[in-house]
Amino acid sequence: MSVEGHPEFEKEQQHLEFVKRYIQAVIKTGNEDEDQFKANIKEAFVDLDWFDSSLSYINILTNARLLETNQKQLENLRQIQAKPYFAKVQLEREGQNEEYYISKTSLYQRESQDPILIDWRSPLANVYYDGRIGNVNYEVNGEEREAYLALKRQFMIENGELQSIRDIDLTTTDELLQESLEGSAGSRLTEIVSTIQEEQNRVIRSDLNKPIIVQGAAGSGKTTIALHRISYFIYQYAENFDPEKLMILAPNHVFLDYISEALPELGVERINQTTLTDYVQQAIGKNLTIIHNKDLESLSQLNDEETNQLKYLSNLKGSSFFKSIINNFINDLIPTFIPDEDFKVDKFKLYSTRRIERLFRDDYSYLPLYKRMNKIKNVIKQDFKQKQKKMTEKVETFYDEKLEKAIYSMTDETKRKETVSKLITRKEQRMKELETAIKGATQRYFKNFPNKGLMTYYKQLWEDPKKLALYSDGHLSEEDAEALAKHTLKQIRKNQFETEDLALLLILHDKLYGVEPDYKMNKVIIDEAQDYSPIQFIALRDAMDTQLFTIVGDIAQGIYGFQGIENWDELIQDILPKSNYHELQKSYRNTIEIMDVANTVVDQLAIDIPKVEPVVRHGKKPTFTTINKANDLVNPILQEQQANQDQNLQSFAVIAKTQADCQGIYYALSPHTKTQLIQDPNERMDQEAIMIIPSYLSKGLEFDSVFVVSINDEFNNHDETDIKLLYVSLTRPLHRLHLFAPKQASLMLNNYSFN
Ligand SMILES: Nc1ncnc2c1ncn2[C@@H]1O[C@H](COP(=O)(O)OP(=O)(O)OP(=O)(O)O)[C@@H](O)[C@H]1O
Repeated sequence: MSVEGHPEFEKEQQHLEFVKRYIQAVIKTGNEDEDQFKANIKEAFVDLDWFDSSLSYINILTNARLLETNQKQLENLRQIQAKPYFAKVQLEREGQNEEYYISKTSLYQRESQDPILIDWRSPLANVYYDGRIGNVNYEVNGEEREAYLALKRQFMIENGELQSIRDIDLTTTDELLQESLEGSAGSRLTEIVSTIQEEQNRVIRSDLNKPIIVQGAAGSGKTTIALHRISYFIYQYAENFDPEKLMILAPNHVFLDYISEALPELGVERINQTTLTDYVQQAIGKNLTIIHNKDLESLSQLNDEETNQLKYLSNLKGSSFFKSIINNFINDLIPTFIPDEDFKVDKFKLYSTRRIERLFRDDYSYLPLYKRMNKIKNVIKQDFKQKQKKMTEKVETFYDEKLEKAIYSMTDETKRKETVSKLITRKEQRMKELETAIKGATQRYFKNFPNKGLMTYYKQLWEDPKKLALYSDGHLSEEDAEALAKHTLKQIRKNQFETEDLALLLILHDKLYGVEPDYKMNKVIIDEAQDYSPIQFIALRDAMDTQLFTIVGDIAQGIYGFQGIENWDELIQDILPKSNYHELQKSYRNTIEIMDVANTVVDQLAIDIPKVEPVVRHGKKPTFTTINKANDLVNPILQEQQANQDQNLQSFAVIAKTQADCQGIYYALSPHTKTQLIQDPNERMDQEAIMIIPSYLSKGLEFDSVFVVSINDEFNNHDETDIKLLYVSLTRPLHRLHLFAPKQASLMLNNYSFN
């Protein structure tokens, strides 16, 4: 029921006034407290007695901590002042009625500690997202409770004023969701805490101690809920978790830019946000030249046979059996870490190679090769330090005993003198020899250990294709190994690397030198995960030393199919076997009309992908216009721009297949209006310009209005990549989709009726 005539509107209005006043009062006291904490700290500094200062230190620390907590709470309350809460639940339990108002933060009555607002991430708030009217279970302080959920109510509050109330029961649709989806996209992702849907809530709250894999249709909220899951995680583990140990991996910087705004809104700050390419380069401590020889631009320069060969090799190089290849390669390297000679100083044998080998293969086998070697070097150094004194003593004693014997047992004085003098000279000589032998002994011996860089080993891995095939335990034929090795070595010699090399370099680095703790994460979120190869998942899992991955993606949008994964099976069964798997089928982004066009295209894929169900939201029917050149687009674009402005729609993008196609459109359009050609995935989006963006870079983004353009029939190869690219492009708009091409068939919509 909405606001008109709602019997409880006035009551709710009064409650809102009460909450607003309470928040104001808390902010006022909080400000005073803040001044007090600051004054206390200042005072404690004055009292700081440099000799016995423990009390003042404790004072400073306590007040600093109180200040921080207080500031955080004040910040949260200031943020919600205009919209203190968005929903309430009413529970009947043991004859009592309990009401809870759900907000983005929590607030308790100072004296009674009764909740005034409960945080959306609290266990109790789960009832709102998950529970239907009727009996529900929920948790309070770890204790399971049962109650009757009598009411779920949504509030629209604008600038602190109650606009409307909706009670949700089994029959009403979620009007708040409808309204929220009708809004404009802006150019950034936002939080959706008031309209999280049941299937999404299950993903957000799925066991935090297990990996999770989410297959979700375009627009099903994968990115959004991955961010909400981080927020939920941070709320649950606020006390014991360092956000810097959390990492989001996104496909490029355009995408990172796009999600960055939602993070502070969700109370998520200071977490690492990067791309796989950047992460690997940092973790291995190398700046690499990465070539994108399999992006559309580059593939279009090749003939079919070359393209197929490149794709075939890329697929091989991304396979999980490369883990065994590297393991076997590493095992073969071990003998190079065992010196040929024992560690001898002067005439003393201090460390045998056998002992070193035992340390290497057994005692320190848990460490990367170079860490093992350094550990052994340290053991030898320490041991040697202790033995030096003994060695000197031994030589000294030996000569002293001889001298003593000569002095006391030789009767002939001349002979005695001669012998004693000889012995003294000999002793001095030996002592000097020993001293020289000791000096730099370890350094000399350590020269027997290897000292090579990652790239030398990486090259070595590819230099013997026969061994490569052998290392693969039957997964790689000699012929394929040969082709792969030839291809890779050619790049390495030019000092160039493909994205496929990244995972292998990371694994190799980890096994040789170990990934430094700064680059190990506790929790990792991967978006657009369909474009990762199995070996990339393995490399990240092992390098970061965690299984706690949140992996979201859509196989139907896997535009690098030959390099990414074809389905989630291997990931679920072998790579992260403890994971929970979820599917999201509903699309919240597109209208029914837009989804209908996109589904017509995705249906042409040979693989079986369930149809995307749009949330019931109608909009304008997409249009199709015949064009033959980029200039034909100018007028329609300018008209659309005006229409968007009139209707307060903010973001507008023109999507064509490749960069070259986009360039043509850009040249035609830029004299007439502000446009931005996105060429580089790391470019920042200008929020006021019309985006002209190649299809593969539009992945993950959304715009209010989209033109999908084909000028030269580019999408019309009907192969898997084209279908997916077109599907990605068609699913970007929230409200409006307009298609432009020489003919409908150019966009694989031969029989689609646009009337
Ligand atoms: N429960 C919800 N309430 C309101 N808006 C929602 C909800 N779920 C998703 N949305 C909106 O739907 C749009 C699509 O969400 P998002 O970009 O997270 O989807 P996605 O699955 O990552 O899409 P893609 O696969 O195309 O990248 C966003 O505008 C998001 O705010």
